[in-house]
Amino acid sequence: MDYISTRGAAPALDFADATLAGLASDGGLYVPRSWPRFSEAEIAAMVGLPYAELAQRIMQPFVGDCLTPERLLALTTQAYGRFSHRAVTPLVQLDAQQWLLELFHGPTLAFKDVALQLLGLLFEEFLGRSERNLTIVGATSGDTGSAAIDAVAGRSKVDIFMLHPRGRVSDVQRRQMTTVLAPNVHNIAIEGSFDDAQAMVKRMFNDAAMTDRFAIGAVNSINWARLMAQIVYYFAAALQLGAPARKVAFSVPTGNFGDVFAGYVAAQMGLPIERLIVATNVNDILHRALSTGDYSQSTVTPTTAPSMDIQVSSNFERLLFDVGGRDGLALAAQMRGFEASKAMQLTNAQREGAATLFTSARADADETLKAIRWAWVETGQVIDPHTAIGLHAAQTAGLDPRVPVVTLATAHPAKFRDAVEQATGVRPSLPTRVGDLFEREERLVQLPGDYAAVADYVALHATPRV
Ligand SMILES: Cc1ncc(COP(=O)(O)O)c(C=O)c1O
Ligand SMILES: N[C@@H](CCOP(=O)(O)O)C(=O)O
Repeated sequence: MDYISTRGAAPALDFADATLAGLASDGGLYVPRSWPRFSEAEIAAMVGLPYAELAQRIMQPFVGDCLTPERLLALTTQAYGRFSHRAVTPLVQLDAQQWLLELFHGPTLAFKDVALQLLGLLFEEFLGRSERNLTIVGATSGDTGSAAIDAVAGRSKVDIFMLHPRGRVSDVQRRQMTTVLAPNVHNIAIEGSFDDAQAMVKRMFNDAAMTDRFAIGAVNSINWARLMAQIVYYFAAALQLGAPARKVAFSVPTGNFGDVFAGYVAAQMGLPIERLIVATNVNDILHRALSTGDYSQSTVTPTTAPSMDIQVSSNFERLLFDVGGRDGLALAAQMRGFEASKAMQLTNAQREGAATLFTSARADADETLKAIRWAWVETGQVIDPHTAIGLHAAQTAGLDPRVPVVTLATAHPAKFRDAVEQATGVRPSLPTRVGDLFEREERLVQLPGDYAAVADYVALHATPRV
């Protein structure tokens, strides 16, 4: 399998090089040249597999000969061995139609661990084959940061620089990052929003002064390997609910469009998915784009679901590429227009292509609190605000009542204790694996929301490329 850029002008790479490259050199995102597809019989044969084996089976076509099946299985076994639930991503039934897919049983209590525990091992595997090292530069609205740091802290050939918007992540999220004191971990709080941080990261990939000196790498979902690992849990959930004989719908709390794009890929691979519901908070650029075709950026409003306070959604580009006819040069022009004017109109092909599988919905602050309260009062489940936005969308999507709807429970409620307490009166306690978080020492630097300041800091502290 080789990987091509959504903007059509970067060299095609194999899986290992695409994983280490992160973003393509033309500013685009890597996607597989074609979607591998499983037959109905092949999907039926996956029923009942342990998670690590299922993961190997789903990911092998993307990995190609960069890893043997035995080696990939060894890595998935190691990655998912750190999860605190035997099922890795267990399903919980809420009522006759609604289910939760709990994705927060990894070391940092959010769905990011599912991909990042594996990505840390993939970096080590591929870097170990040469003298190369990697300078990871990432942006986080709270969860990617801690999951990535946990995955690479202390690894010898990797430095990580993680930018988060100062004051816009929860206390638990911040401390999960800043209390990791390994020498290769650098936390940077910047003035501004997640979008500002993400724009700086992308700019660094295209800054020759930086890329000449440092091998810049990505842990955000611009890195294809992140999305690849997230495809697996769509299969895991649907197989338990009757796939391939029965269709399943998913409601996905969405910000950077990575998680829900993984669901789209699962559908391209043959998984029978009825609908993918894109659930946003009031930072609703994706809801507007999918419902009206207007993809225009507005200022970010802080909410109780801070990880989804995003208005420029990286992976939407992958969808536009795929449903718009895979014309990289045309998409590059469209994206340049968006970058210049902060607005673009989807083409008819893009709108119609997206509408075949995607529905969207938005939840405001009240609707989010109500969904948390509903889950608690009606089902006894304590859910976090991001999950609640997905649940609100699932309950209001008007789907056929015979189709099971799975809401992705993307974070543990203890990460957002204030909002959960406000809705339910219950203050979730921190799981024991992070229990002493508030006693640990923090280390971070604060920088202005200024690219030059961040680039200077990275240049001063990173290890030059070998
Ligand atoms: C808890 C949580 N839910 C949902 C999302 C949105 O996921 P995505 O950015 O893949 O759309 C994020 C951040 O990405 C998150 O941290
Ligand atoms: N919600 C994310 C934002 C970054 O998204 P990513 O999936 O592209 O890494 C976060 O928690 O940091």
